[in-house]
Amino acid sequence: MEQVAVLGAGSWGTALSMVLADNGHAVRLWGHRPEQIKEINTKRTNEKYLPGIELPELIVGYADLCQALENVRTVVLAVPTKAIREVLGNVRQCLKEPITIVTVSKGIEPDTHKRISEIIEEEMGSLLQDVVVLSGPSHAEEVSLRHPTTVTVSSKNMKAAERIQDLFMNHQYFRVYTNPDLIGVEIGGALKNIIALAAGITDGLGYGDNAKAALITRGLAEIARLGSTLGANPLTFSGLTGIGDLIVTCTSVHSRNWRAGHLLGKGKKLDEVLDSMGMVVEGVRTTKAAYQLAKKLGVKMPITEVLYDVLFNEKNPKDAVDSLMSRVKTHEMEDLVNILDKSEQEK
Ligand SMILES: NC(=O)C1=CN([C@@H]2O[C@H](COP(=O)(O)OP(=O)(O)OC[C@H]3O[C@@H](n4cnc5c(N)ncnc54)[C@H](O)[C@@H]3O)[C@@H](O)[C@H]2O)C=CC1
Ligand SMILES: O=C(CO)COP(=O)(O)O
Repeated sequence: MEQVAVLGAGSWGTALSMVLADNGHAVRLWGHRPEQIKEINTKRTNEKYLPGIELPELIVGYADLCQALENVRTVVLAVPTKAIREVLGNVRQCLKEPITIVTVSKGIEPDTHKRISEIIEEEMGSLLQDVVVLSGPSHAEEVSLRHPTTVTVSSKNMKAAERIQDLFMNHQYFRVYTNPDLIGVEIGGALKNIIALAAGITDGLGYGDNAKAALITRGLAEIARLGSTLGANPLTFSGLTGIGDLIVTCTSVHSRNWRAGHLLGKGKKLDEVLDSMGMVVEGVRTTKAAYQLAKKLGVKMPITEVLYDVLFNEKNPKDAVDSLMSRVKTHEMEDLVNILDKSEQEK
């Protein structure tokens, strides 16, 4: 059994700590709010993020980052993407030996357009052994209830990915697959949040399942278009970290991105929405990053483009849907034909 540090005591860090503890690992759960760590250690709860859930004894809360990292070789990073560089800057100060980082956050950095594994490599340098991405359709609320869940791990070093697969695999409720397509796994997990915001908006506007099915399907097409341009294997988008995560995030009431979109569709302003959530809504920053990246690479992403206008240019959500519907006619399989043509040419 291993000593594992989990950095970030929000919903996902806490739920994944429970999986590790159920697998017999000793977990040091670090959080930057001392009162929350006190609650974890004294009441065995993390009421704000996972109400009503009792935490296993093998989870110990740490308010001191260096103490949490002492003699640990595997670190799960579960903070919002916005906080990753700051947290890793502090992690570096605590380490003497390289560590393996398992990243479970979903996003792309605006302006640099970096995936999380790239940010981690940049920040950690020689203090990084391996970086492994864990992603897939997995709401913390359901994992903490030990409901059946499947995820995928990926890394440049598949031996490291397999070690992390074994660390998290729980044959009762948490099934972990591997996939060597690191770019596809990260891009699918990040971009689905954009489409989930849009799905929340159409629900908020009172549109029904037809609109949502359209968003999921055409959303997947634009995710695959950007992803394959960045070097992902298009097949990854038909897996857990592609369509799987897209379905769960666009249809679940647990999704923060869907809930934020729903409030926008009901007419609330973005600032009010984000203030009322109390948890991270990754899709907002990722929309900015994907919008910039699509423009730079000349990739068509119509849903991302109108969502960008809703979020950052005060476009009315109803007008955004109208502008998607009134686009010029096109061939549904245009993307697939282009992707297949490209892979034929590469042979
Ligand atoms: N909640 C979920 O079901 C899932 C979340 N994720 C991803 O996991 C990541 C974390 O999400 P959640 O746990 O849901 O967010 P959350 O909002 O529930 O918790 C975030 C935690 O990070 C902490 N934090 C924020 N800024 C920090 C900083 N500068 N230094 C240290 N800690 C800081 C907060 O205090 C909070 O404890 C996100 O990228 C999300 O997309 C991925 C899969 C499932
Ligand atoms: O990534 C997730 C589920 O797989 C969580 O999505 P939300 O951040 O929208 O809650």
